[in-house]
Amino acid sequence: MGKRWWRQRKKDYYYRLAKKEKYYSRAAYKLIQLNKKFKLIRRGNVVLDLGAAPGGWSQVAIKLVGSKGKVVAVDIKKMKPLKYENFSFIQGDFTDPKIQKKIKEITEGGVDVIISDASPSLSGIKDLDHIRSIELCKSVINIAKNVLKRGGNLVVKVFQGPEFKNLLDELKNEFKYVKASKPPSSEKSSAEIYVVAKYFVGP
Ligand SMILES: C[S@@+](CC[C@H](N)C(=O)[O-])C[C@H]1O[C@@H](n2cnc3c(N)ncnc32)[C@H](O)[C@@H]1O
Repeated sequence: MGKRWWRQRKKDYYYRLAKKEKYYSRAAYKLIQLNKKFKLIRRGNVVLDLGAAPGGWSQVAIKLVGSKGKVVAVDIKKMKPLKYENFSFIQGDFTDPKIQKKIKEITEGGVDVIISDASPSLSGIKDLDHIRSIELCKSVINIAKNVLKRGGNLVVKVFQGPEFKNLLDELKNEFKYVKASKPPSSEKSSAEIYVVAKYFVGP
């Protein structure tokens, strides 16, 4: 990121709020706002955070689930572990079947909510970033089919483009309620949008 990007970032309201409230990322407010609107995470839930680093969403999730819940975070990058007994971190690529096996083992008993803010490394080429983002979403859906409890919820980030409607249709086959939403803290200039899917019908 260039100097201009950093200058703008420092002026950004949510960036400064995240510093003040000790969140590891400004992205934390996206989950706070989505959860307020859609009531995705409840106390005692088991939450799986796919593409979790640096950890803002996991921080929000661990507060929401409380001491009786659990948060499992996965990222290719290293993440500063949260100091909670009910938090675990798997370092790895969640599209890799070996990592998916680990996820299944650690979430034995099932997951109530999957949250994914995963983003491919951006090329700046809109169509390419869109297709890579759709591939990540498909992987998230496959993991959901393996670990999500019946009635469970999911929220996933997508970079919009021509495949977006197909993705929504795929989710509509698996969940009773599907809605796309852009929280106020998501930058208007970004093609990102979040798809909220509630009440998993499978497995
Ligand atoms: C925008 S960041 C997530 C920010 C996070 N929600 C927060 O609040 O701090 C996207 C993350 O997705 C991760 N990611 C992308 N593809 C991944 C994959 N296949 N497996 C694991 N992590 C992945 C990246 O390494 C990156 O850390």
